[in-house]
Amino acid sequence: MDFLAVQDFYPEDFAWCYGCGRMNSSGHHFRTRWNEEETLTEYQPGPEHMAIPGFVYGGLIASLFDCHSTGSASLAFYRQAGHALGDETPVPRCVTASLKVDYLKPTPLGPTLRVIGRIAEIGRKKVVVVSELWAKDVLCARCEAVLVTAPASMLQNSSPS
Ligand SMILES: CCCCCCCCCC(=O)SCCNC(=O)CCNC(=O)[C@H](O)C(C)(C)COP(=O)(O)OP(=O)(O)OC[C@H]1O[C@@H](n2cnc3c(N)ncnc32)[C@H](O)[C@@H]1OP(=O)(O)O
Repeated sequence: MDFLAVQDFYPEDFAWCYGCGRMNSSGHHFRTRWNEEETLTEYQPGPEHMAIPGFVYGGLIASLFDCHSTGSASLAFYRQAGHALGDETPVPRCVTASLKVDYLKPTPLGPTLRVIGRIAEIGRKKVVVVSELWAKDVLCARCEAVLVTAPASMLQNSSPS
């Protein structure tokens, strides 16, 4: 791997997410990292991610924002606690409470998509992440997401087997 992503450090039992779980062979394997004070997820859609010929399916864009935002929240909690990826301390696990996506321009199918996030708010168990999705130099979508520390009920029976 050319960089460390937060999803590389989710415990194996929690790495099955369809969007970002490295254990899920059918999933997208989105990977999120710090880029100085912003977070970054890059993804290359394939032809199967089409909406209308030439354009990316909006559900994929929402999925990308979803996992980018949970990953960003985990990164934010971890950095706030004084940790960096690679430390032995497990990364915090967050789930999506709210995801609001604005589709601003048709997203061309072809370029690598770049999602750039800003930690707008960080509390005891809640993070608000505001993100933009860019295709080359076109701002195609924007998202505001509320992420909350994963509840105990979601941390039981976490392995698919
Ligand atoms: C373990 C996972 C690791 C892998 C990561 C991959 C994740 C990929 C992304 C996903 O798809 S996650 C799956 C979709 N999400 C869910 O299934 C979550 C279902 N909802 C819940 O379990 C609970 O509603 C939730 C944990 C989100 C909140 O319940 P809590 O009882 O912990 O919330 P609480 O009432 O204590 O509120 C905490 C804060 O969040 C805020 N909040 C809660 N729900 C909200 C909401 N819906 N919208 C906006 N804000 C919300 C709430 O206002 C409050 O803000 P403040 O701290 O500022 O007071």
